[in-house]
Amino acid sequence: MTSAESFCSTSFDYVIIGGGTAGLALAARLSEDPNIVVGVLEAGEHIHEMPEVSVPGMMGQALGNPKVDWAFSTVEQPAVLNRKIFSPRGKGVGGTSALNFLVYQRASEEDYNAVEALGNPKWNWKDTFLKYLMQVETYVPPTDPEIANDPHIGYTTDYHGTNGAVKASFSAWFNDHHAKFMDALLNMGVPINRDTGNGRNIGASVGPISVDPATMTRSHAATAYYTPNADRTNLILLTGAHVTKILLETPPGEPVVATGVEFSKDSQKFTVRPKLEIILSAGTFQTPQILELSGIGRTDVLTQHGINTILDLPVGENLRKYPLLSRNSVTKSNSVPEDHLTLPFIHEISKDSATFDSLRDPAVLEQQLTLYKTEKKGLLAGSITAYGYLPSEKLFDSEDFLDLQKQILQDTTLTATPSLNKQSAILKKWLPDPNHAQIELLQFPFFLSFGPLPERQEGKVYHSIMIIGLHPLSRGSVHIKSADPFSSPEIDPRYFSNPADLEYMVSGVKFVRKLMRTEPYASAGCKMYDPPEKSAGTNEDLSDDEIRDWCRTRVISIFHPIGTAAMMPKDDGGVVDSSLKVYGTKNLRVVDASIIPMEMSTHPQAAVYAIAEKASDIIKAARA
Ligand SMILES: Cc1cc2nc3c(=O)[nH]c(=O)nc-3n(C[C@H](O)[C@H](O)[C@H](O)COP(=O)(O)OP(=O)(O)OC[C@H]3O[C@@H](n4cnc5c(N)ncnc54)[C@H](O)[C@@H]3O)c2cc1C
Repeated sequence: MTSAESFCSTSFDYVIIGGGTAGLALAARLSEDPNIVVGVLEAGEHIHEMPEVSVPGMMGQALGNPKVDWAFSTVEQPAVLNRKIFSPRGKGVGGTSALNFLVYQRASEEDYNAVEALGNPKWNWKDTFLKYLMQVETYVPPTDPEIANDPHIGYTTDYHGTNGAVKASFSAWFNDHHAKFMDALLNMGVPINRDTGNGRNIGASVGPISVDPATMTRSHAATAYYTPNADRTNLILLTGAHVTKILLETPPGEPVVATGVEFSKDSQKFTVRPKLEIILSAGTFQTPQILELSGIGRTDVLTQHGINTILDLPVGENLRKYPLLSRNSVTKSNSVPEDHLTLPFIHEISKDSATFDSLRDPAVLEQQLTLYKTEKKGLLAGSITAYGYLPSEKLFDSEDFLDLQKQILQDTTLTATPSLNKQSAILKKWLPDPNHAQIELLQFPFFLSFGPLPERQEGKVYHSIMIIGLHPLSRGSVHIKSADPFSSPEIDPRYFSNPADLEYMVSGVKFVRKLMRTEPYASAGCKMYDPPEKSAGTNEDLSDDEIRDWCRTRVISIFHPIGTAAMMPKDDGGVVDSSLKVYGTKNLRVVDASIIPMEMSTHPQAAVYAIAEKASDIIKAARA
């Protein structure tokens, strides 16, 4: 830790903006060379002791807490009844890795290969992602015989790392409905996949979590990459430092040079000027904000806020938000912000089932705290355990699927720009693929208590099955809404603006209904709570139109926004090239989730770490 004055007088080689998931991984790797000096500017603070962050069973409880969450919200979303949707983002050392739900999974090989197919040589499963995903992790299989012998869990050493910074292990507590969920999926013809780490993310699986099994606490960017290296004299982190702008110079006929970073700490303005590069790792919402504040973005957006355009690039935006663009702008406006959607399907379950909600009872909490502290076991050492990754064939009957496929194939908005065209070619190939998941189910052993939900009734016990749309076709935008660097960005994901996204969610709801009627779930006495039965006590389902209405009322984000500074060829609307450098600049890169050009079929944190590890090799090679 240091003062702002001393930070600014340090002769840095690199300054990284954002001490989050990617930023700290990159900082740790770059500072391995003692001759290289790395500075990190983080707007939030270093929170050392916060059980809501470190204790697995308390995950989600820090959401909305301004100490660790920017707690953004979207603008009104027209296709979902004009609702504004909560969009949390981690604030502080560790960023969103300190706030997330700990799911530590990998997508399918094809998802990673799609990054290369979109114009990024070598960014594929074999050459990049598998290598760096292994490099990031220390994978620890369960040792507790009861868990280790669970027929649903397995792993292949060939695909997992043993020496990485992030610990990937297994929940120490499995809820009463875990096995029912897995076996009901199996009985519905969804095969068990004992390890999704091998590039096959389909079927029913038990996923690892980002938890250090030695302490049974969250393993995140701060604990994995920063704390172990905090004594390096060449790695300097300044917290409470809100970056307001990157200073750019424009030598005639040459690429733009990033010469400094302006930031505010304790209401005072400072500037730091590194020797080599500036790297933006402020995340999917704030990386585009800082680029735009610095004069990199769409001219019409910047002009609206009185900012001079230095580089006209499609930062944080999407064609369909601006239907009246000139032809010239249309060809540039292909960047692809998008997000995974989710619906919590809540059931009332038997009163004697233990769920995370049991911790609301002070007596249970005290007993579980003792168990956690003394044996690292029990509810507080537990997490989400069970997943189902479903392809279209499990979600639709063949006639309905053909209709939907036809609708998607004929949708000209999906081919309106070069990047959308390339993306939709890939997405259309995956639609009928029995080995490619379109919907993820995730069993949450508690009443998922954010979003517009009905009252949780005291004395009743619930579990939630999250239905997640993995390959949304809707595209949105993130822009500054003011030239004030302290105002929140305008987030407009345009959820359900493509009607096919709604149809996939409806298919997910209907699938979960069938799942609950399949053994062994069927005999567990679970009652539909939300969505409700058609009329109380009938066990009769809502009609498709009623489910559509319910989806519009309930849909929220599962918080995986990407693509606001997409890595793609410039002519396709990319913001960074495949070395993560911002087009037209000499020494400005982006390293975070915003560069991922298309949503992958899983939760993104492992991929974000892998991107940061690869970025450090790219940056080291550029110096050599
Ligand atoms: C509630 C929630 C649950 C999630 N659950 C999972 C999960 O279970 N599994 C999974 O794989 N993924 C999950 N994710 C997503 C995943 O955690 C993120 O995609 C990933 O951590 C993003 O990393 P990043 O490096 O892009 O950004 P971040 O980790 O958010 O880092 C950005 C950093 O930049 C800082 N910053 C921003 N603006 C400024 C500024 N102006 N000046 C200085 N610093 C700034 C921020 O404070 C932050 O520390 C979840 C996300 C959320 C919000």
